[in-house]
Amino acid sequence: MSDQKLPEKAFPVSWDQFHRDCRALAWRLSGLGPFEAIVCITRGGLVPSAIVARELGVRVIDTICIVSYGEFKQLENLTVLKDVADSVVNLERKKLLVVDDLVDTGKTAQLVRQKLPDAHFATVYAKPSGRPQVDTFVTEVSQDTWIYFPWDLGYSFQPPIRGPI
Ligand SMILES: O=P(O)(O)OC[C@H]1O[C@H](OP(=O)(O)OP(=O)(O)O)[C@H](O)[C@@H]1O
Ligand SMILES: Nc1nc2[nH]cnc2c(=O)[nH]1
Ligand SMILES: [Mg+2]
Repeated sequence: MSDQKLPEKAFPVSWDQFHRDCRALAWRLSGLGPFEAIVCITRGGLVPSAIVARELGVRVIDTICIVSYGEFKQLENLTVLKDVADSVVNLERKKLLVVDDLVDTGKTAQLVRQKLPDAHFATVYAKPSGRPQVDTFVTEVSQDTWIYFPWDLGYSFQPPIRGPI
């Protein structure tokens, strides 16, 4: 998404669908490992990392804590609140897996790639601008779409498509 435009379309994802999509990601990654450790990009990467780690039997999980968005808009500068541990950076040659929920512009992924150039980068969803930054993903979503994750959603009344009841 660009800084100026608000997303036009919505792609809401349920817990069931997200679990299925994360499992699909794990299936795709299962032939590419074994991976020694996962680096999870918080916070969006936390749930997919947990599911992928369970499926692939990875026990070493570190985080890189990055803030890049506020209220649907990318912030001027990405802020790294916590970096990858040196012990994990030193595993780099032994196949590191970086996991996030999505790539949008690709700026977050680019920053992590600079730190871990040899790691395999995986996301559940990818928008076209960020896609070149990702090695493995499950579903492509158009650039003008905002993805709503299950932890962002709740049940509410939906008016009928053709107008008021
Ligand atoms: O490809 P980009 O345009 O850089 O955007 C992708 C990043 O944006 C979101 O994180 P966000 O900073 O919103 O924080 P969160 O993970 O804590 O929700 C998402 O989880 C990715 O990490
Ligand atoms: N939840 C959510 N966060 C994002 N960060 C960048 N793009 C998106 C998106 O489409 N959905
Ligand atoms: Mg994130």
